[in-house]
Amino acid sequence: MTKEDLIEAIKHIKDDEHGLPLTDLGLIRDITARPEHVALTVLLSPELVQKRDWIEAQIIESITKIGASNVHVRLKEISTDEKNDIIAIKLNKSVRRAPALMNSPLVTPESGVTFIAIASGKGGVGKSTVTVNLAAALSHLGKRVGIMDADIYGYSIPEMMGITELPQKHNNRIVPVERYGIKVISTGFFVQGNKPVVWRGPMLGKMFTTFLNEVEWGSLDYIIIDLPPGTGDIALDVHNKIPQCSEILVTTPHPTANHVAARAGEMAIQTNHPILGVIENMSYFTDPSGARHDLFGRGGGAKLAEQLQTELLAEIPIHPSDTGEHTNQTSASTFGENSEQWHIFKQLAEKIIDQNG
Ligand SMILES: Nc1ncnc2c1ncn2[C@@H]1O[C@H](COP(=O)(O)OP(=O)(O)OP(=O)(O)O)[C@@H](O)[C@H]1O
Repeated sequence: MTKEDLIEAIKHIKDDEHGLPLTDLGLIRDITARPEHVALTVLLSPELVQKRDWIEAQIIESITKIGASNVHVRLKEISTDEKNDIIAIKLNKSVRRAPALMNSPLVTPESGVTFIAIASGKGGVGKSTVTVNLAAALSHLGKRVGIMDADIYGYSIPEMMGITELPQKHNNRIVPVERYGIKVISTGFFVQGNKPVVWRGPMLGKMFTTFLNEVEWGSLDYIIIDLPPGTGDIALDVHNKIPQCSEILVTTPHPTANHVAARAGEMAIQTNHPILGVIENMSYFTDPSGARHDLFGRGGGAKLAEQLQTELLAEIPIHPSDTGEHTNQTSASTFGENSEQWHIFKQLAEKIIDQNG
């Protein structure tokens, strides 16, 4: 049974307002089609919430009819605004923006800013490392770059870039902290002390809107967004609020470690966001004799790229931390300028500039 079979089977379940299948409107996502297990998520706006039992029963019945025995339906409530944004993106219509966002010149096409979100399925695979080094490489090649650290659970960008100060306010606007010419805003700046944060949906949405509307970014060519791992609300928020944002997925070489990364990629596809490609991090380790060791397996990046029908952009080797050059003193990069890793990031930045200017 394929994903297409499942979509076909539930096509008759329509949204009353549009008269179109929920599948066509982007309201069904995270579809898993395995012989032993079928799962999917339905996004329910308030009027669909009233029909939740009917929708769930219809989906289970229709999928069971085509031969699945174990069907799991996840129901996720969304607001009417979120639903409208998702549908607008899916149907390729201009997105109706919440009034607050109309103030943000940053997200208009005229701003000239290219947005790239860095996503991963799970934490610790090197998402922040990719964010910082890609930003540093773009900046090194003469681009004006900003970083939005939206990783609410592991905001590590300030620490990675050696930033200890907080942003100042000027004319009631937040001025990003600048390091090596890169403008940085991080959730970490808005948290007191080092306490773990319990964020609720509205707080998260507010924070991201603040990043877009209340920060004085000035003129920029690129904004790199460090997303929290997984496919949570912030990722959806970024997809909805910045429709032109493209995505890079970071994964490790372990071939089975990336199904959540694949889901993150699926979300980008379903919301019509271009995926620039996959970066496989911690791909291998080269020992002093030049021999390559695949410490964490092999092929995960290529497999994910194939799954998402995109390109494997780069394989970043493991950097030995005892060379003393891990923290670069002359640029924001966390890798030394003679390192293989920094060379790969510069090549990647050149490629991105070729495509986007
Ligand atoms: N190629 C690499 N070589 C050596 N160390 C690396 C490499 N990539 C990442 N690391 C290290 O691995 C750790 C995790 O990386 P990083 O913080 O970038 O991951 P992350 O996916 O952003 O995690 P989180 O979501 O928890 O913030 C860091 O200590 C980082 O310095």
